[in-house]
Amino acid sequence: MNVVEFQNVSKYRKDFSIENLSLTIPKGYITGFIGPNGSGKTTAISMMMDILKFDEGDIKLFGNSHKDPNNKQKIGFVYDDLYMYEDFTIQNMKAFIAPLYHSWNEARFQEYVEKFELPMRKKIKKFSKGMKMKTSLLFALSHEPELIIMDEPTSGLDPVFRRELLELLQEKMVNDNQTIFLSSHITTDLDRIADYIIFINKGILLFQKSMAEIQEQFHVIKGNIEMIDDDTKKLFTGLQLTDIGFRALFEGDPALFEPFEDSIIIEKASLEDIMYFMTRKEI
Ligand SMILES: Nc1ncnc2c1ncn2[C@@H]1O[C@H](COP(=O)(O)OP(=O)(O)OP(=O)(O)O)[C@@H](O)[C@H]1O
Repeated sequence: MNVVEFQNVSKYRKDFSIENLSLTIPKGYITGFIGPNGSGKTTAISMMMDILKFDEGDIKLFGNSHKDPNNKQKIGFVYDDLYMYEDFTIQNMKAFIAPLYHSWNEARFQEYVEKFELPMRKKIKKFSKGMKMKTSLLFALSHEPELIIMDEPTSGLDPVFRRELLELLQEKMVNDNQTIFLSSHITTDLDRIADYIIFINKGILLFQKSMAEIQEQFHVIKGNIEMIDDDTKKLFTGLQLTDIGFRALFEGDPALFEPFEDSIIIEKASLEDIMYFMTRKEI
């Protein structure tokens, strides 16, 4: 079952468009959303959250219109920009936010305040970026949402809390069948926890695949530069030449390269490799 479905969604702006975007977020999994700066991730999330209008297509949340007012109850949205609440403390924010949610879980709220070591009575404007992210996460988790949407959640966090957060998310997925959608530039985080990846570039979907498919289908091939000619170039999705050799992304069955196995190295591609080769300019 899908919690979110985009069907041919287009949004036209003067100098940037999302075109014919179709994607799904499956229930009970962690889906990572990747793409270079300015590729349209935040725009897509804003359309999903009904903060931004689109021109064509359709978005469904929980099988209903994305405009259904009940959706807000079921979504925990995590972002580091708590500018609306700068003069508030966590205590004030709770008084304001908790009554908005039918499923507010006070015990869980207290548990996360302690776990994240957040001060209840300090003004949000005096928080560090990481503390703001933790605060956003605290409120999102405390109303027990069906879907957690996170825009760049790990970017401002120190490595220790980043890893703890990833573990927490994975735990919630495994134990509570939680659906999590997160955009991130830290692709190693997604290599570690994502079940599915949605990859966009310049407002267009490049692919939506499971991590198992990605690991099976994408490889980095390294070898001597003499192997590269007009015919071999066509085999690769992306190619990087240096003075002594080449690195290339290959999509398909790597058995094709078995005859050359003495002169090349074949490695599984990381998400960073895939992003690098699929979005860099042609050489
Ligand atoms: N309010 C706006 N009005 C006009 N253009 C905008 C607006 N917000 C964003 N854009 C443009 O839309 C494009 C996509 O931006 P978006 O923030 O969705 O990308 P992103 O993939 O989230 O990028 P990043 O990884 O850098 O956060 C960019 O070219 C940006 O300049």
